[in-house]
Amino acid sequence: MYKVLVSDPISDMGIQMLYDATDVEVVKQSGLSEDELIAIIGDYDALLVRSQTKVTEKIMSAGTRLKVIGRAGVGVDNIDLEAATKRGIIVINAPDGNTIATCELTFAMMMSTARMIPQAYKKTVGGEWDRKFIGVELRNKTLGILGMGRIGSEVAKRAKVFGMEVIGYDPFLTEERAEKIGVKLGTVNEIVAQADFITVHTPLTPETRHLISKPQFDIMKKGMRLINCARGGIIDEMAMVEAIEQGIVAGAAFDVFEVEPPQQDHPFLNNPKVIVTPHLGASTIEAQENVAIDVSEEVLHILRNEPFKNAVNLPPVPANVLNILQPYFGLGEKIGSILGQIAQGAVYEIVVNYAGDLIDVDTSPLTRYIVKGVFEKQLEGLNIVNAMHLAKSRDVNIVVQKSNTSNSFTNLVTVTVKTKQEEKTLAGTLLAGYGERIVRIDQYPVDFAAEGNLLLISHNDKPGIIGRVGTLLGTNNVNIATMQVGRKVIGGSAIMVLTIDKSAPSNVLDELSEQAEIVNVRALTV
Ligand SMILES: NC(=O)C1=CN([C@@H]2O[C@H](COP(=O)(O)OP(=O)(O)OC[C@H]3O[C@@H](n4cnc5c(N)ncnc54)[C@H](O)[C@@H]3O)[C@@H](O)[C@H]2O)C=CC1
Ligand SMILES: O=C(O)C(=O)COP(=O)(O)O
Repeated sequence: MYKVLVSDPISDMGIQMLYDATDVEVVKQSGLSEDELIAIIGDYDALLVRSQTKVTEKIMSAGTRLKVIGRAGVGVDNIDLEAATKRGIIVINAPDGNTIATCELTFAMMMSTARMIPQAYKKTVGGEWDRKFIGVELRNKTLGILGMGRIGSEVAKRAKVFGMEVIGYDPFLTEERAEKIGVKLGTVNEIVAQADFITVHTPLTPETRHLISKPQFDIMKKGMRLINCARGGIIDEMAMVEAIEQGIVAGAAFDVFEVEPPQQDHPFLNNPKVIVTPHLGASTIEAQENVAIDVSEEVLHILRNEPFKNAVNLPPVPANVLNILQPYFGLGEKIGSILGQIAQGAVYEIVVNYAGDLIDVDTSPLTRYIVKGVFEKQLEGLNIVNAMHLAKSRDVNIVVQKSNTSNSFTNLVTVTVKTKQEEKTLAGTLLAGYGERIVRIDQYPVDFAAEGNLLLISHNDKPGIIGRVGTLLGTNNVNIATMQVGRKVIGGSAIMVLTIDKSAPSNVLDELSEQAEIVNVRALTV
């Protein structure tokens, strides 16, 4: 039974599939302190959070069963990603579910600051009939958008409909895409100097921290308005207070703060030019359901060892590349696993060679599966998130090559594992109609599906050996399911690959090894 802890308020409707899963137990407990979480996290396989829970390294160290942290939302700045990666904890988020909610809040904030709706409301409900709130129109104004990802692009679309001129900056925004969504490209400073409204939609990173600070306020148009529904800290709060005092900023709307919740004496809270909300960007019924559904689906896949989409602490794989690579993940892992079990000594280098169909795509996701396979029987807690990290931290050199020759296979994955004692090589392919096949062990051509208990027997190609092996296993009640012999030349060295129904006891392996003409016997499970 997998145990899932939900430590922030997450839509019940959205996580219904977790409640429904017969192999999952869900516990909801919001508002826990770090120490309280540390005390209980050791019982859980998955942790679901929004932005309140700060998932620190200490919490992860105590979470000895933790496989996955699911963020029901976009920003993962409340999760120590490096610590998660080191421990092989997969971090996933739900990047698409709250785009519209946050975009619409941004628009509401832009209109509210243009028309001073919260200020007028406050006076009206306080008994005053003050009609001096003279606002500005959005039409014919210039909107500057910093960060043109999902939310920024949606804001741009709506701004166009309102008759605004939109200029945007995003290091990944191409001219073609900008043109398609009707946005002019500009640098941060060009945008800052021209815009009547500026809205930020980047993550908070070392590069975006104080993206708008004193030097930018100094070149702004007087009377401009500023919106932050992304992350506190992208706009320098103290520099903005000064810019308001200088009449540069006529109004600002903030949903997020450098420290949340802000202290009662935070200068924004009593400033009539600044309107604030308590981090409500994603707070719509629809968005909360969407993100909770997305994250629950992924958490279930991960707990059940099924393929999942992109994890935050793994490089993203474009869908077209994933379509090509995914069928090879199992094969790659098996090749790695066999090599990891048969190679004697500490592995210092893994050489992966891709040939055929695989040479045109970025194969690094597949390499991760191979590396994971090599070490999976040796390193506890290893998974595809930390496989490369653990290999590199043990000074294992990983060499990836691509070649045009695939020995007439449509695709071929060849892996060599090197230790101080020996080098072992395995090649595998996906054969239409047959699936995963191992087609070479060292220099010997073979053809078998790597599954279950295997025996690899190196021997000299002499009459009678196969019979002796069969008899020895039979008398010890070890049933042979399949058998393959690979050799280069008649009478030379050869390899026998047997699939057996149960693992062979060690005395049987010893007896096999002692047979004349048998060089060595290696037993493994895949
Ligand atoms: N207020 C709230 O409740 C919510 C806030 N957010 C926040 O909104 C932000 C944007 O979310 P999405 O649009 O979904 O993310 P996204 O990943 O689709 O877009 C972010 C964009 O920022 C760009 N970017 C990164 N560094 C930049 C830089 N130095 N200058 C300009 N652009 C840069 C990226 O290239 C990317 O296109 C995130 O920080 C997210 O956490 C998201 C949802 C709700
Ligand atoms: O998705 C995001 O990045 C958000 O900031 C939303 O945060 P929340 O889930 O509402 O605490």
